[in-house]
Amino acid sequence: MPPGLAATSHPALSPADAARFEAALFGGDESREWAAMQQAARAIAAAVLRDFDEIGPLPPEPRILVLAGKGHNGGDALLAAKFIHEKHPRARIETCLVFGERVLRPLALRAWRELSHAPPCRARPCVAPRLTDGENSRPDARSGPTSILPGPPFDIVLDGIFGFQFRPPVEPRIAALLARVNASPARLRAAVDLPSGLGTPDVFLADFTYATGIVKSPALAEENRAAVGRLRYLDLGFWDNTANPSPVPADPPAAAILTPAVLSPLRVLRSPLTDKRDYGHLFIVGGSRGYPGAVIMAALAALRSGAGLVTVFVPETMAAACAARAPEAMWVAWPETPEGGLALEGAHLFRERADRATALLVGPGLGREAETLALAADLAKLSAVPLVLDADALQPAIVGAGAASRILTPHVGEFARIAAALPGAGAVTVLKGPVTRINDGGATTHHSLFGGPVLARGGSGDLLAGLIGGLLAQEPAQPLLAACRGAVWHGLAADRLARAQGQRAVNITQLLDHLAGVLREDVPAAAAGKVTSGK
Ligand SMILES: NC(=O)C1=CN([C@@H]2O[C@H](COP(=O)(O)OP(=O)(O)OC[C@H]3O[C@@H](n4cnc5c(N)ncnc54)[C@H](O)[C@@H]3O)[C@@H](O)[C@H]2O)[C@@H](O)CC1
Ligand SMILES: Nc1ncnc2c1ncn2[C@@H]1O[C@H](COP(=O)(O)OP(=O)(O)O)[C@@H](O)[C@H]1O
Repeated sequence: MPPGLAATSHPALSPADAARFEAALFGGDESREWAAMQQAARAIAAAVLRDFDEIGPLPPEPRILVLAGKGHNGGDALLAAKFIHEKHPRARIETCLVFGERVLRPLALRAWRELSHAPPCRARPCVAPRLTDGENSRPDARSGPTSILPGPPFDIVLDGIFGFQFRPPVEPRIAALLARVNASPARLRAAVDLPSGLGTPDVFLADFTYATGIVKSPALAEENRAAVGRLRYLDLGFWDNTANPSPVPADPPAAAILTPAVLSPLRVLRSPLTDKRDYGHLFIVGGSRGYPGAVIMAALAALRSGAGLVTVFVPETMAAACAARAPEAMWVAWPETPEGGLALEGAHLFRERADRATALLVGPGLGREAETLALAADLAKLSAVPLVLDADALQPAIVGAGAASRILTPHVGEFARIAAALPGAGAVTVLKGPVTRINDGGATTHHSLFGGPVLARGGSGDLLAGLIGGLLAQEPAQPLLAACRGAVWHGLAADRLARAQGQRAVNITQLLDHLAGVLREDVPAAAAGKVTSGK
């Protein structure tokens, strides 16, 4: 693993390893645990309010439901509600202490007192409603607008019933409550650490899950995706304090979570003595009459990546329009097939210039004509510089061609197409989806949790490919790092776009205008005050 990645991606742990880790970290010291609970709760409150921006502003008197169990998960949720209340003093907070107040563990009780006594907080408790006959069955999740409590829909529901110490099953009374909450209208459903009841049918259905301190591996499992919603990792500094104990196995983790710090080297001042040739030269090959836009989007993203030079080879009838759209790139007009794809006869245009490239991206909008795909395979075979293969270039005969190192950027459908050819490709694979998984054949898969459904539109993959290509051109020897940085940068820019514009009424190229902002905002430091072992 490149050193830049080891420090900026944090292991995901099984619940048992996470419990051991936290026990060693806090050493049973309640004051340290309380400090960590406060830190986690502040981070949750800030993250929930930030994510709510994707919907719009909170109303003046937001209605918030907190579901709290007996333990730390409940304490985190109660304190998070208190911190939300500090920002929104007119919030109406309804608290459901699902097991009642008497059984709250010491820190959860302390959190409940802080919330309920916070002036002028209107937190009022309720216990999980008693079941009446016939309610013991599980209603279909989100099947109808049954409200758990009377009144208008909740703006925020915070689920803190069970955390990573949860052992199934969910008792029927809580299952019925969860089913009712799932079926009640709410604008943003937030699970603290893990959705309550995860792994059972009686699970809280979250829009966002906020993993505090450590991402627990069940949150990453494919089968839990619908309940987890969007997973946010709240880095509380557990991993960046060298004084912390390391009770976790020394082996490389199977899953690591990328943090925004992976972008830190992109924020440094550049040497005043440099010129454009010091920042890499990306060649892009793509475009067809059928898909003229994709290659333009890839080029636009590459131009924002910091690359010194970008040259794009496109079908000749497209070149002038492309140059008008992005004059910063050099557009080379390539002979076309009758159908408007890149023809084999243009290969000399590439060969004549090949020694100037530091990386090559092939695929966006390429189309799937046999001649064009044969050309793409030739280019992959010829290339002396690292490749990014995207979109239509993700074909078995292309991904394994040649010896240059390579990054493949498939979505699930493309992955299925090339899966059989992968073992021989020796590639970094960027498997795109709601969570993007990056692996270079090594033991660790890096996960980018950034981005969201604002990306679920044509063109977002083309932007990612251009960004990764531009980063690779600047550091050709580090394909894994380029892939991880590209995915994180793209995802963080998407999150900024969604917060600024919402998820719907956007063009995906607006993401480009948020790339600079990502690099210019503070790295969300492992937040206010680090949790230390005190050793
Ligand atoms: N404005 C443009 O010019 C755009 C051009 N595009 C180009 O369109 C061409 C075709 O790309 P497509 O990805 O649409 O190819 P396909 O739609 O042919 O996808 C290949 C396979 O993957 C499945 N699939 C598609 N999207 C998926 C997803 N997000 N997750 C899981 N499975 C998925 C499909 O059902 C199909 O089986 C490429 O050249 C691409 O660059 C797209 O990037 C969209 C925007
Ligand atoms: N629901 C989602 N949540 C997060 N990211 C998403 C979601 N849907 C799509 N994406 C991201 O958007 C990009 C889509 O790429 P791709 O499927 O190749 O689209 P296209 O080829 O149309 O540009 C990927 O980076 C993927 O991870």
